[in-house]
Amino acid sequence: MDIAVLGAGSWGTALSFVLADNGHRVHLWARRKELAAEINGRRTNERYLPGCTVPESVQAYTDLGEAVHGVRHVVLAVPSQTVGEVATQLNGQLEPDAYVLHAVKGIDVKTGRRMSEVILDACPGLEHRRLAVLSGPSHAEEVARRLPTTVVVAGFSPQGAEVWQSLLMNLRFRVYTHSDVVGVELGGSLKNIIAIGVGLSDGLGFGDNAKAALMTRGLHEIARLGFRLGAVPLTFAGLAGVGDLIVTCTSRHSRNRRAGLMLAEGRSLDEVLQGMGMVVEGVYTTRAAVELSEKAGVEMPIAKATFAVLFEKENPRRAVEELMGRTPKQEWVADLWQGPSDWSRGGDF
Ligand SMILES: NC(=O)C1=CN([C@@H]2O[C@H](COP(=O)(O)OP(=O)(O)OC[C@H]3O[C@@H](n4cnc5c(N)ncnc54)[C@H](O)[C@@H]3O)[C@@H](O)[C@H]2O)C=CC1
Ligand SMILES: O=C(CO)COP(=O)(O)O
Repeated sequence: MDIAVLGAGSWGTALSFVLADNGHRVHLWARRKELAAEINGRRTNERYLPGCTVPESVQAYTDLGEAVHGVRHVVLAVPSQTVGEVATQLNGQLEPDAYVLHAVKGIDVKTGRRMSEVILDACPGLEHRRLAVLSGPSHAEEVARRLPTTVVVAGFSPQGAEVWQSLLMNLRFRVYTHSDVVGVELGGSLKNIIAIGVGLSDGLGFGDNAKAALMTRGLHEIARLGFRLGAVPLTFAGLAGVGDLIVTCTSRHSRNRRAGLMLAEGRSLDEVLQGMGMVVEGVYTTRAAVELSEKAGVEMPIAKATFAVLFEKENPRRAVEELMGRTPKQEWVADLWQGPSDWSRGGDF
């Protein structure tokens, strides 16, 4: 089968390896001519996946229309803030019966929309049931080395998810389907904020107790905002929630965690972003999440502290003191002293 992958960065390239291993011909769209030439000529992508060989059945294109022409399965793997622009280019070029999978972990900063909302708005001809999202603990560097990885694909219809399960799944890449598009999109996006916080904490030498606290309380605030925005809370106990949170907060491959480490060394945000040379989604998502949480009336203390460090020159040590000095709380909404719990209370805890 011919499958188009839009985005020849780390993730688009690694996903094209999975598809190629499964016997598909991949049309990998790269924005830059030099990168397409490197992929087609030397069969490498040194900037994004150094040391890897691109399979022969992956062909790079620079013209998006050519990449998707006659193709019924399209994967979108570009940074979140460029999805609107790429989906707008895709609109009109997409085959009418095409299935689209996005593998993007972010929220549109200008509008607060999730990526499926951005894509559906830009491509009015694309039916909901033909769109799905892939997420879960999956660093490109490890997928490219064919190390065992599990992900979820959430669709608006069973077929919208199952079609991708059968195209992507192999003995190194296990795909579970899911029906909670909102939860899977939010889990994959919001964990990046916590990973920046963990990087800061590790960089300041705060230790393993602090890391566990950030991850656990971070998951708590992700689930509370997610629930308020329509997600199923248990989704956050799965691969797209705690699974991805664990890998992003602990892996040396995580760019979000590394960004936190670099900030803790006293580097400016601009320096960090330039030095990384790859997208650090959590920086944009922190801004989007703080705005969404304020609108929704959901308290997100870790996201707010991360926001203050990223954008308001807050000293990270002071941010931690503020988190530790918050008024005393109960851990969970379920207040067995008061009777049955009410998740929808949101509020402050
Ligand atoms: N790298 C990873 O391990 C994983 C990444 N993701 C997600 O995949 C998405 C893409 O990330 P990566 O591939 O890692 O980023 P990357 O920084 O490695 O590559 C981004 C690619 O997008 C291209 N690009 C930048 N601006 C563009 C524009 N305006 N139009 C078209 N292309 C543009 C760049 O040239 C580059 O090829 C992100 O949302 C990320 O969170 C998800 C799972 C794993
Ligand atoms: O989402 C990821 C792994 O699942 C990638 O995380 P980073 O963007 O922090 O590298």
